[in-house]
Amino acid sequence: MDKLAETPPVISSAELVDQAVAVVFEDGRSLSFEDCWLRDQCRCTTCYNHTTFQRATHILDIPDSKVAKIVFDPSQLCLTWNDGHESSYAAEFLSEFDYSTWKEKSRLRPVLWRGADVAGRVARVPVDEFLNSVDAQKRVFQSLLDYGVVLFEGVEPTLDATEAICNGLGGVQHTLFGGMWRFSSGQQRADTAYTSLPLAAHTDNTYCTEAAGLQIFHCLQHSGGTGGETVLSDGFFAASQLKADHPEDFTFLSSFHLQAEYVEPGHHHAYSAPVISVDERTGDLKQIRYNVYDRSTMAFSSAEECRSYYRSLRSFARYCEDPKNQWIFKLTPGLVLAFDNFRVLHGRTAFTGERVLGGSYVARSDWLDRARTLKLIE
Ligand SMILES: C[N+](C)(C)CCCC[C@H](N)C(=O)O
Ligand SMILES: O=C(O)CCC(=O)C(=O)O
Repeated sequence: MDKLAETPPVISSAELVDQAVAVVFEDGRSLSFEDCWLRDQCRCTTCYNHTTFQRATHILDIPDSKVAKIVFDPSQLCLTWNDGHESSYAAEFLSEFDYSTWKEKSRLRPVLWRGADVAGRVARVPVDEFLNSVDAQKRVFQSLLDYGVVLFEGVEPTLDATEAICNGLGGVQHTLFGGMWRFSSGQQRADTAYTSLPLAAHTDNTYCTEAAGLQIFHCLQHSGGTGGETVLSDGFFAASQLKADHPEDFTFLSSFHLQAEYVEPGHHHAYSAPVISVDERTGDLKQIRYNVYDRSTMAFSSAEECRSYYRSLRSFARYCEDPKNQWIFKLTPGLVLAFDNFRVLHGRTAFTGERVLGGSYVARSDWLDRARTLKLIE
């Protein structure tokens, strides 16, 4: 989100208080900066590499120095250290590290949704605009940040045209399925996705240490048959409802490490993690890892843990499977779907005929990198 035009912070006083410098701004805010933090933030050319934006000093080499002299004016604070080193700090820089606001800046602000009403809210962006316009790119990434879903229109029904979108979203993420993939019901891999069977809403890669960040689907072809509709539901909405209605199930799914696996000749991926990940600091939902098909067989520490596993999963699944919470629509050649695989559950209805889906994954770090570069997030 673009920073609103703000009046630059103005320093009205600065004094040494024990091992910290207390800075008061004209707007009344009073911030205290410990000397160890201030020395670490020195941006002189000895302490900081302004070409690589990296610190130039090892943390073990930062002197355990004390502030010997303080000079300030409305726009900056200047310190002389007891080893003679000199550091200066812009008022705007210091003001950014007001913990009460700093801790809020990195939080994402998803807009929860349920069912098809989200269809009119997600961005639908012509692919040519996405590939050539910063404003269109901002609309795409804002839709992903808000709803976890975005659609691209006017895409040539080829894997190459789809790849251009994947690269624009942050780059093709390689997994055991390759980079760009094209799949149909030919059972090329040991997975139900490679059949014409229905798939209940799920997130991919629950068996990987890190799940794919985005998943991109382009229905390149569907001929001689019916069905194959895409099912999407907001896993964060489901988790929020579960927390409100069945807090004990939410607590179990956000603490119990459920093991998932992917098995085929030459591969055996396995990983354990909570179905619902929560940020301990803020309580914000971070990730949904949910795929009822890829669950490993587990032993349990007690009958209670075993029964909680089944009760809680079923409780969560009812929200995911509730038609009121699902957006069901048909992907057609030229329409490309991208969604947040850390949040949005996807599935499909059974189908007949020849249906070919192309697409890829995009790593979470890579798409958030794009969103941050567009200044949509900190
Ligand atoms: C997307 N593509 C067809 C390549 C792979 C699908 C793998 C699905 C797997 N059961 C999972 O949930 O991760
Ligand atoms: O075939 C589809 O529409 C979706 C397949 C799927 O869920 C997956 O590949 O994870």
